[in-house]
Amino acid sequence: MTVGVLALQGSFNEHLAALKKIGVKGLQIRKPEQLEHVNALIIPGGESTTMAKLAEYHNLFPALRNFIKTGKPVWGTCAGLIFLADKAVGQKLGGQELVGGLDCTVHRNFFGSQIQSFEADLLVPELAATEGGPATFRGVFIRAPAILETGPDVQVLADYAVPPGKSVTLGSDVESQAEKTGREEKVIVAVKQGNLLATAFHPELTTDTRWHSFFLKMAGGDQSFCCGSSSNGDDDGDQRQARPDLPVFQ
Ligand SMILES: NC(=O)CC[C@H](N)C(=O)O
Repeated sequence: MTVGVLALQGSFNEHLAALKKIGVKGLQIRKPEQLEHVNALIIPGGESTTMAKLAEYHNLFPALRNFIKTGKPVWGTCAGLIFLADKAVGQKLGGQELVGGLDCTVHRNFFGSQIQSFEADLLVPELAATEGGPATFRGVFIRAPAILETGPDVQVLADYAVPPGKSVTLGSDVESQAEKTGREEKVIVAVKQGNLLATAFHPELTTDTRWHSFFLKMAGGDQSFCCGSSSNGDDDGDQRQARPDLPVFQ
């Protein structure tokens, strides 16, 4: 079992460290042909416009779409979720290319700017039922997106209360439903649709590896599939020293 991690930009090293921690081989993906060597793919968080420009430059979009079509599991975290969405709002002028496949509308910076980043405990019943452990997961939200609408085949795995002053009404910044009705509104922050998994937050920045092991199960693997340490995926095959585990939030 080898899990590819798109390594153009963003938190790919942190995902590789999380995979290593659970004994799974990770491979950095920068070129279309490298996708042929992996059983599953993680698209990390970062900055989706920049990542899209780099993906376009490396001609990765057709290969990424084909990879999804083969039915192999793909997990997008944060900017990776934006990549996987069929539709994104709140994009920079001119928009950006999306890989698509996930039947949802995502708001690119729903929770605000970098300084509005936050952490919160999320209720994760399906994750806890599959992976055990606590009923909550510490969500690290960094200039995070949120899912505003989903199609019928999308399973919601976690949601989160809309912060005051924000609206989930598409294209509207006026009074939110919550303000009108007094009822708490929620946005979706983790979903699964067939072979696609997406989270608006960053599990790779925590010590809790349950989302990684959940994703591995989607790929038909578990920790017994262990096959050594992460590879840097460089073409020259150079065997650099394994990176030490990166610091993560405790
Ligand atoms: N932490 C993240 O991946 C942030 C994603 C960011 N909102 C974007 O548009 O790319």
